[in-house]
Amino acid sequence: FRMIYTKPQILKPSRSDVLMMTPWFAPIVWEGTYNSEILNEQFRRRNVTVGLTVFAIKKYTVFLNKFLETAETYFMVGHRVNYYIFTDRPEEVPKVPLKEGRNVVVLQVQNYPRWQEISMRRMELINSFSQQRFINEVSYLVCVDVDMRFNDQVGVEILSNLFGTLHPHFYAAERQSFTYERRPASQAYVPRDEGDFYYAGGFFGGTVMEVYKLTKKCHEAMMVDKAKGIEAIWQDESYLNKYFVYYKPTKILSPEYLWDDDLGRPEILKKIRFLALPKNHAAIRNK
Ligand SMILES: CC(=O)N[C@H]1[C@@H](OP(=O)(O)OP(=O)(O)OC[C@H]2O[C@@H](n3ccc(=O)[nH]c3=O)[C@H](O)[C@@H]2O)O[C@H](CO)[C@H](O)[C@@H]1O
Ligand SMILES: [Mn+2]
Repeated sequence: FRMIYTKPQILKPSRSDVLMMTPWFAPIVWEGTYNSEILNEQFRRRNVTVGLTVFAIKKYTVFLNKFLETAETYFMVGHRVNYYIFTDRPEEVPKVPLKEGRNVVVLQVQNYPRWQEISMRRMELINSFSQQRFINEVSYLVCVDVDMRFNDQVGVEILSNLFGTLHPHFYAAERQSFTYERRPASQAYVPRDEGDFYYAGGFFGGTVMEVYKLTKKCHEAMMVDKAKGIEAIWQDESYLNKYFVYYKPTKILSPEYLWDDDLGRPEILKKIRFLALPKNHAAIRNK
């Protein structure tokens, strides 16, 4: 067995235009900074299974077909994958042809009238299924929005104990302009002089144990706020951001992993791997 590739160069960093490491030594994943062959070999040896959780409640089932089709092309190619599809409309889950080692698991759940509540309740549901089921079936969970399509490789380079993704609107922004929850009465409150990055609600994950802990804390914080009649400014995303200030991710995904073409395509993006789909809010939300 041989592994042939160009050796790493200590005096020639692979990227000089972006931060590749946080001050707490978590890698930030950008194209050009890692070698997939090495990583694939390491994860294949462990025979890792990855769970991809996605919610398609009410009208959002329309997104499943493109989501699953593109995931079959780009998500964790060559590895074992379980798609966990949470839905209130199991009959609307499309039958997409799957490659070997990949399964769709449909989990029927209730819906809520408000889209904000649907988005937030993902924390509670991921938490309870982690304990009941995911812990026995997968090593890692990847938790994403459904109104998205894969557009390039998303592989094992993202996996780590706990990971979050830089929000495409704020990756270059100053702390003061992050849209953290700023009301001290909320459990999601982050003071103006704290916080590292602004993370997207639509792409986080880690080991089942770490995702269990994260979703438990976020759900509990939401319930404390709810009892006081408070809902954080960006719902689950606000609670996630609060969590990451105090429980720092061990890996961070660059905006390659969650992009929105409304922002154009800046030079630093060598790949666009996971892309927001335009959606007509009036036609799709609360339907
Ligand atoms: C890309 C990204 O970072 N998106 C985040 C952003 O909004 P978005 O505007 O992207 O929120 P969204 O409408 O996509 O809702 C979040 C997710 O909840 C699910 N859903 C929602 C409504 C519904 O009727 N049915 C349904 O299934 C679905 O999986 C959807 O992708 O902010 C939200 C909270 O405000 C969440 O933190 C999202 O993760
Ligand atoms: Mn979305």
